[in-house]
Amino acid sequence: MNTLSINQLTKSYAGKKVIDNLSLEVKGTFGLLGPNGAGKTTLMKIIATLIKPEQGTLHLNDLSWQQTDQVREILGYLPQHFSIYKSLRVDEVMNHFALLKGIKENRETIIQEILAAVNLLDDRKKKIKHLSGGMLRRLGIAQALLGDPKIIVVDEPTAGLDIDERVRFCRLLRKLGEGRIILLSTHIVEDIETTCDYIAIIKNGNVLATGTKKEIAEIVQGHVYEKKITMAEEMPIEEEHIISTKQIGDDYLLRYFSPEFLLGSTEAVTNLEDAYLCLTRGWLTQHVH
Ligand SMILES: Nc1ncnc2c1ncn2[C@@H]1O[C@H](COP(=O)(O)OP(=O)(O)OP(=O)(O)O)[C@@H](O)[C@H]1O
Repeated sequence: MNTLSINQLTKSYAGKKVIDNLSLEVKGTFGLLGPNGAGKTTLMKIIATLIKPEQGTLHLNDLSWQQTDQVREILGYLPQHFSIYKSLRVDEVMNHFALLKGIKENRETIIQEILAAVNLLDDRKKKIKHLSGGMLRRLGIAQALLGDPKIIVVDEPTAGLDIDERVRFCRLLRKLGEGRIILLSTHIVEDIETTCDYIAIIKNGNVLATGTKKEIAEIVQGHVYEKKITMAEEMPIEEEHIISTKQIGDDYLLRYFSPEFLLGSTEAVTNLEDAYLCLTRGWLTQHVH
């Protein structure tokens, strides 16, 4: 399996470390999960060779990120804000990006195949201004697929999409992840859960945890509990430690973080969202390597 090895990466803006000595092994369909300002976009821009780190190395097998031109040949990138001329048609946009990528032979066939893969073939004559948010995102992925890249980097691809489009887009990414690395960033836990096999939770430019969904969920096992309380009852725990509150008839089911068992509670089987909240809010500090 191809692995992108990131070692001791550091990047600062105005003297503040936005990426702080970060090391990570990226493989398969990989999700970067982190709150706003965690450094996800900066890390993705470094991987996409758009900005240079002050320190650290990146490698895919023998290929070092210092060989920028070679890296760009095997990389597709969908930036957070993908925008293009609104009056161009889908096929014209693809043709434009294909020329930029230096694709000369079989250009039309390649474009048709990619548009079919992202389910935009029937819409190829449509103008950009007539595409829905989901279609525009699929076109963004289509241009990233040109040149059959080994790595595709997608920054917050589901932001602003409705639920149906989000689900469809996540399914597409999963399909495209067969045989290549797909790195996607989001702060929507559910998108990562449905799309990715491997995950890293990042905050303040650091990796708080990395592993499979199951491995990450297990980090907080034994620290998450559920307790039913009536509406009249006072909160038995500090409100800031509540993960969720569900109303069941006249009662509430609290799901909460606690370092220890609270009388009348049940230990919950933990999930990725529990781990994300416990780690990013600093309730629990643990690294998985
Ligand atoms: N060009 C820049 N100049 C100065 N500061 C920057 C620049 N780019 C990013 N930052 C800062 O670096 C930090 C990390 O930003 P980054 O966009 O990488 O985070 P993020 O995890 O992608 O967040 P979001 O989900 O909000 O996009 C933030 O504090 C941001 O303000």
